[in-house]
Amino acid sequence: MSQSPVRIAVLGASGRMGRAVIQAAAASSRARLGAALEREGCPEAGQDAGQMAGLAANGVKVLTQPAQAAADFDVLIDFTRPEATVALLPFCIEHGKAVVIGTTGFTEAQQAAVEEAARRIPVLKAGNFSIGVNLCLKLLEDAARVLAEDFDIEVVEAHHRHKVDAPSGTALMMGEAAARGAGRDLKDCAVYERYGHTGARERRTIGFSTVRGGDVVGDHTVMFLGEGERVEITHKASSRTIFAKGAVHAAGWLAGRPAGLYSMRDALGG
Ligand SMILES: NC(=O)C1=CN([C@@H]2O[C@H](COP(=O)(O)OP(=O)(O)OC[C@H]3O[C@@H](n4cnc5c(N)ncnc54)[C@H](O)[C@@H]3O)[C@@H](O)[C@H]2O)C=CC1
Ligand SMILES: O=C(O)C1=N[C@H](C(=O)O)C[C@H](O)C1
Repeated sequence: MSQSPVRIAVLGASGRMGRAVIQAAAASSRARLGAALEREGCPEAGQDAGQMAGLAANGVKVLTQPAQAAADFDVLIDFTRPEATVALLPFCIEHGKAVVIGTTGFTEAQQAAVEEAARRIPVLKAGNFSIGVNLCLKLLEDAARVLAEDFDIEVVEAHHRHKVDAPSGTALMMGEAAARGAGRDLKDCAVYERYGHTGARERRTIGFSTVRGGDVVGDHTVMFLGEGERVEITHKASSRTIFAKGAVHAAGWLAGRPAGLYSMRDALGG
């Protein structure tokens, strides 16, 4: 909507995704880094954000007090932890900031706080900003519509050893897409754990399996398992740049929109 580059702040600036967002903003003509925010006690506080992200100095200091940056950005991009996201929403409401949320692992209460904030400010929340994953979500809904009656649905994901939430936000979105296509509600049919004498698989469930280790950026496969055949839809990320570029695109799209809760599908044009 806005023609001049959108001014972004990144919350979680020194994290894996925060640094990738700083790099993506530097490479984009449609965005510019206005602020870099971190938690109190962060060792990178006070550093130049460009240098911290392995680029030339950009004059933006890593700050731990959002109020110090209130005049420097229009859209906040958040890659932190759900409690940090929720804690910053009142500030964003007070100062009329739009928010792009990439953080995953929200409880129902934390998700409700996001939805409440979206009544006052524009919020775009996505468990994955890559074009490939968002295409997979469409394919999954279609595949489930055709296959779900006769095929069992299982979601398998793998991530690096540092990831703290499971299943991944992407796996949950994929499960929701498959459930939608199958005409089910994921809340009623998800199976997140199996151990011991589980009994035979219940037909209409959607199962989730999690692998954690090494430096895996993010692999997701949804299996449709039938009698005599199996369909798999897989996405493998090999670089965080895809997420960061998507988040920066989402920020440009969100700037100037009315209050509401938006998805990456909205920002990608359906
Ligand atoms: N939606 C998407 O496309 C993607 C989402 N993610 C999600 O993004 C989140 C972050 O992932 P990573 O960057 O790998 O984690 P990370 O652990 O490398 O970085 C998190 C950063 O948040 C900071 N932080 C924590 N509490 C804070 C607070 N109260 N205020 C400000 N900063 C705070 C930490 O100091 C750290 O620098 C995770 O939830 C992950 O699942 C990750 C990749 C892509
Ligand atoms: O923590 C990560 O790294 C990732 N998190 C997101 C998720 O939970 O789905 C997206 C991506 O898979 C990487």
